[in-house]
Amino acid sequence: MTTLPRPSRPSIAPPTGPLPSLPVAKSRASNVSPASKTPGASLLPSLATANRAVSSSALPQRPTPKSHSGSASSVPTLSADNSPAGPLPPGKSLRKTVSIGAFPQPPKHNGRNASHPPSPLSASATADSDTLDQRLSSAATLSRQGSLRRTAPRSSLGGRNLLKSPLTPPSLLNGSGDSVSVINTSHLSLPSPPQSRNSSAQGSYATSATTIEDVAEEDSRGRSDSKTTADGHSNQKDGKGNVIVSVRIRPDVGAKDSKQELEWDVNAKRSLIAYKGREGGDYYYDNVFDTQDNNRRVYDAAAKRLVRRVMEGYHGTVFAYGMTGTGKTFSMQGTATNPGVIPLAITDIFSYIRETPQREFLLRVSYLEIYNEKINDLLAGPVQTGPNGQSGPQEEIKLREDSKRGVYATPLKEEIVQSPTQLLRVIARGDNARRVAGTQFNARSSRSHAVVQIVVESRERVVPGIGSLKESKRSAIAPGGVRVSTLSLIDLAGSEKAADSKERRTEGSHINKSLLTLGTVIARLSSEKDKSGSDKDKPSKEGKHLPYRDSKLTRLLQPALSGNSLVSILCTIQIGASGSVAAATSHTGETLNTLKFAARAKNNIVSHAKKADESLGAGADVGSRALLDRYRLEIQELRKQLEEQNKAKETKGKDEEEEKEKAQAREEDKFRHEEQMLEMQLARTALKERIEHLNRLILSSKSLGVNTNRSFSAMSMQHRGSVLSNGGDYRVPISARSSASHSTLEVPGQGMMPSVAFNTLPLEGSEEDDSLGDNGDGTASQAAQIQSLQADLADKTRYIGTLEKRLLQARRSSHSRVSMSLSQKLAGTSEDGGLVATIAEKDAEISNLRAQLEDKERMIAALTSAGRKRDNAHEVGSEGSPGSRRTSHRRSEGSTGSLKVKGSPISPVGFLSNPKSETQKMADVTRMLDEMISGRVDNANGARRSSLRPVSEDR
Ligand SMILES: Nc1ncnc2c1ncn2[C@@H]1O[C@H](COP(=O)(O)OP(=O)(O)OP(=O)(O)O)[C@@H](O)[C@H]1O
Repeated sequence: MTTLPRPSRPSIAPPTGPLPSLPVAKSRASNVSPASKTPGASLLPSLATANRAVSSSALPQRPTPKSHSGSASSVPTLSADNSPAGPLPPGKSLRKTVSIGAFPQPPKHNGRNASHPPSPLSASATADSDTLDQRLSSAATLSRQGSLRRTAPRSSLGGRNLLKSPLTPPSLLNGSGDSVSVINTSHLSLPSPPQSRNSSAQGSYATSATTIEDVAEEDSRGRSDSKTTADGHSNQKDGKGNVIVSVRIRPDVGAKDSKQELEWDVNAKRSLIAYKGREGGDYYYDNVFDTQDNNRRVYDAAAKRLVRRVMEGYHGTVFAYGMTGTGKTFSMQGTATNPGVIPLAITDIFSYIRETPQREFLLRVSYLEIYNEKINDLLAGPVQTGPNGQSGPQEEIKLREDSKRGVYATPLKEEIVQSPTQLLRVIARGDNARRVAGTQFNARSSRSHAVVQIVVESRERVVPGIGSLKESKRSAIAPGGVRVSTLSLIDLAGSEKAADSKERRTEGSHINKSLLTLGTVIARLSSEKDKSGSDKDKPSKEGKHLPYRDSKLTRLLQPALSGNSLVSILCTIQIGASGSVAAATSHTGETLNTLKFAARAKNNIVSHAKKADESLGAGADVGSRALLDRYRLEIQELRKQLEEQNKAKETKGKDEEEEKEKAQAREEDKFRHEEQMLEMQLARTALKERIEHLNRLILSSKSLGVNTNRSFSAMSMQHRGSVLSNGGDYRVPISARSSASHSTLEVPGQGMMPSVAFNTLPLEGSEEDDSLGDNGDGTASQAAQIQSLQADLADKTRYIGTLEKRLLQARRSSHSRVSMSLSQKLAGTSEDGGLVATIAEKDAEISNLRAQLEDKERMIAALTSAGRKRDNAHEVGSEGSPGSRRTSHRRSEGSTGSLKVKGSPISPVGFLSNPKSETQKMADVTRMLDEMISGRVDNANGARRSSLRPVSEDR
């Protein structure tokens, strides 16, 4: 067994386009005009080429007649009275066929698939527009009132009555069922030609989908032979409506006016095919489509309702059966301009989903072929086995049987699809993988049986967002469960008599064998009925007496043939055959076989199809059946995870926000802390300086000898030197250490202090200064010493005041910013506790110093007072002494000379030298000191102090 080459089939438009083309029927040589065909251009023998039928598009067309229906006047029409079937019989009206594409595109449905890219199929799918609805509503109303009856059929199969079977179930495919949505889509059938209203021998198959044109056509044709009741529904007393058998006749230009053509009589309106030759007879079916019927017409009449039923929960099987080259693939796949049953079914499936918002759906699709009795997965693609990526054989696909699911192939790739475009692409992919080859009768003959299976899962929609997640999760499973139904669309390989090559013969033998088995099974279905008496309408469940297992095809079709599925069989034939008489005879024989097969199928197959249960695990393939549930649960789980993630994100965001705020607060705290530290540092510095200064002051006070009895001269000299060294810069003349402190804590305006101090100083001693002046030995006069001391005092007082102010400021600032707790904390810590203690200590020291300063001031006052008294005494003495000037001079000299005295050159005794005796002088000084010590300060002292205070206070 060799693998067939896979010629490139006319492929479907690339998936990237917004308008994917419909699956294109196999491109055949016959699609071009016969004139263009040359034997060399094809692998086919010339005879085959000559025998090829041309497509409908290649058929000569006669001028378009005027439409009968006013409502359809704007619709393009195509006449067909040049049908190969010959001239129109009396009463047969002109048939109009309407291209769906000729209608204005209605607005898109607002349903779930509104976002899907437009599809060529959407013309029909979206034909439910208002415009179309309005245009058709009146006609639809009329159609429901119309009476479409047909004459009682005649049996042509050996007297077997094909019509009645009282025990057969009521039809689900002829409008007697509980369909709710088909009526709603009646407008979709606008293009249906008159023959679309059809009736079979077993009962009419008049749907609302066909009624619009039915009325018009009925009027024009004057048909009244339908068994359809006045309410528009067919009489169901024969109960065969679950199985629809239709016959489609392929146009064949070459056979026009041939003898074979004349032997046949096709009456589409009566769904009758009559053969007048040998073994002749009349064959009635549910539908007979003549050569002018397009695929839309075929779909509407033969498959539309079944597809809708599948969406409601029934299993449905549509298959095309017929001799090779008669139009099975053409009918199932169609072309871009004439889409077949498969694309139209896909459109309808999604239309139904749009129209059923109360349910949610999940669609899975698989595509297999049975080639030489082997099952291939057409969606699996080549299997890579070798290290270099060589493709190897697929895993063997076997048929398994399950009590509830029936017979199924496994393992088989299933693809979940969400849009018509996606579904069409998947099927197109399978088409491309299917085996085709040129045969005597078909340049691109299907060499395998191809089975598209669309599994429809549906369940009641759960409204999300109501109740808690847990509740909704529970409710997603609880009510009703998932309903699973399957639509099988099967394009069988064509039966053939002979083949040129061994390969074709091998294929042909397998094809023929499986088709033969199919015929046998169907024939035995009838035998079963006959044998089982009262149970005769019940097909064998075990398959014991039926050779289902003789071929994979029959095994796969077993559930449908045994009654679990709604069935629609489309048999294709070609009447007449140009060529040799033998070929024509052979052809006629094949056609008759097909017609007999169709008649048996219609008569024998009984469907007890029931709506699938809405329950979880209703089938063995629990995993698959629960797919919708599993997805819903997964979605809920993902939603939950998303919510949790969102919550976590929110929490994290909050945390981050808080952290940010905290960081900001920390930053502020840090800044505040730094500020506080700075202030503390400032306070500390001020404190240190104050301490240092106080230390200096203490030292200075000590140097005054008030407390320590040290001589004034040292202090005097120090200050004098300082003043002099400043050279007119009246900054506080203190030690380098103090100066350093001053550089830090310079007091504004202090430069004026000395001058103020000097200005405020009493000038009484100026003359004395002159007289006493510097002695040339560095010893200052008493007045100069007093002045120096006053300046020093003022300077220090000012400095202390400044320090105090600064300290106070620093304290206030510190107190205002640092909380009590911080203060406590500071007090609690050893370091800061020490600081506070130091401050307290220094405060005490300041008080001490104040007291000392006061003492100092008192001392100065005492000295001043003593000086005055001395001056007075001197003045009294000099008035009676003519050598006072001289004395003064001498005194000066003496003073100078006193510096040479060892022991105490800076003793106040030196300052108080006067013409008195040394003993008297000493007595005066002693008295003055006593007064000073005892605190007996005279009034002048108070005046002096008052003269000093403003200076110091002003600073
Ligand atoms: N009703 C029709 N109108 C116009 N052309 C048709 C019709 N039916 C079939 N054809 C043309 O006839 C040729 C053969 O049709 P198709 O391939 O569908 O036959 P088939 O039954 O599938 O054959 P096989 O069994 O060998 O695969 C195609 O070129 C197709 O376009």
